[in-house]
Amino acid sequence: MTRDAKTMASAGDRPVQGEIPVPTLINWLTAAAIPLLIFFALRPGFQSEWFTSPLLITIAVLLAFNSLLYWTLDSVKLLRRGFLALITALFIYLAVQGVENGAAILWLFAYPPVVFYIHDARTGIIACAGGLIGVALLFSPIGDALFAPPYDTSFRLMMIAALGFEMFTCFILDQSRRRARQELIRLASDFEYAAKHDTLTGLANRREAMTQLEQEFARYRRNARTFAILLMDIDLFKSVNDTHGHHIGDQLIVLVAQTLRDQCRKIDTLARWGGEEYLVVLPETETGEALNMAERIRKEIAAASIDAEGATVTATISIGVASIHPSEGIDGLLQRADQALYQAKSLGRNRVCVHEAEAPA
Ligand SMILES: Nc1nc2c(ncn2[C@@H]2O[C@H](COP(=O)(O)OP(=O)(O)OP(=O)(O)O)[C@@H](O)[C@H]2O)c(=O)[nH]1
Repeated sequence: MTRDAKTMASAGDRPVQGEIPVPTLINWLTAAAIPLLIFFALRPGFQSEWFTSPLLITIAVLLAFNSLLYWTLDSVKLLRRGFLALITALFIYLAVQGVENGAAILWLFAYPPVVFYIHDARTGIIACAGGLIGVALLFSPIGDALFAPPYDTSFRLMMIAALGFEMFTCFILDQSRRRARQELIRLASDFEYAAKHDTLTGLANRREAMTQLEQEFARYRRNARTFAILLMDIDLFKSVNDTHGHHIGDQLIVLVAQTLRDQCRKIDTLARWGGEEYLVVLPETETGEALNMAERIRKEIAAASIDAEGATVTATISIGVASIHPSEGIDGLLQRADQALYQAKSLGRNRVCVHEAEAPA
């Protein structure tokens, strides 16, 4: 899956700053609905039917239970479904009541925005279409037979048209909100990627490498699993630039990055540390293993080449290896890897050197 596809796939789950999270909205609406339902359930003269009060109280209790269940099980899906079922039941009841007293049907207008916000567009369309069909039925000859609504035909048509118009508007606004949200998440992801990666090679940049190194060090402090680093530098790179041009130098930098990708494990952090310098962080790796890996990388790079307008350009690298020691921090580790790299350069380049930490006296 490409990075874009991953971004789009996870877009629905990622919170966007400033947006009200669905569980929060549901819990707010629940907190607002419960006292209202209890108020109308207890208000003398409000109930036109004997079962209105018990029904409103039951819905209030179930709404509270739904939120409690969310706090216990932490399932947003369950919270959404429970809330949708309860408010749909409530609005259907209010609509039916509204046929006779004329006021409660207005509550139906609160339904579409809530449904579109808390659910995906498909559920929103199905719920709204169901609601619209229900209202149309109430105002049809079937509704006449069951409830004898007092309204004339123009009022009924106006009500259905107004509700349909509102649902359609909510759908359009919801679509626009979802598209804007996805675009925002895509942009944020692009910025995040650019802030952490090197443009030329796609490897982690120095800042990201430091972050990964700090995380690895924190893990080491927790579980004492040794990690190692490889600090490497392309040999005599200046002469490649001078002889073949900067663009061939760039291709060589990319070639080394690709070789690192091919040779390292998924858990390793590969970074462009500077111009023609690279840092590899090897989690859970002892010095011996790190040396083997460094030697493999060195050989692969020495065997690789690029074509520069007919001429074959090859390169070698020097690698400094160091693994973490209990008495040091990240700076100490980097310093030792740098010293090992310096030694590899001094001994003639195209080689791997290790700096073993001195045991405390
Ligand atoms: N093409 C290209 N060159 C770069 C880039 N970043 C740094 N360089 C060049 O890399 C060269 C590094 O050269 P030096 O540090 O002198 O080292 P070297 O020639 O590799 O020699 P040793 O390290 O001693 O083996 C400089 O000429 C920089 O201009 C880059 O992104 N692209």
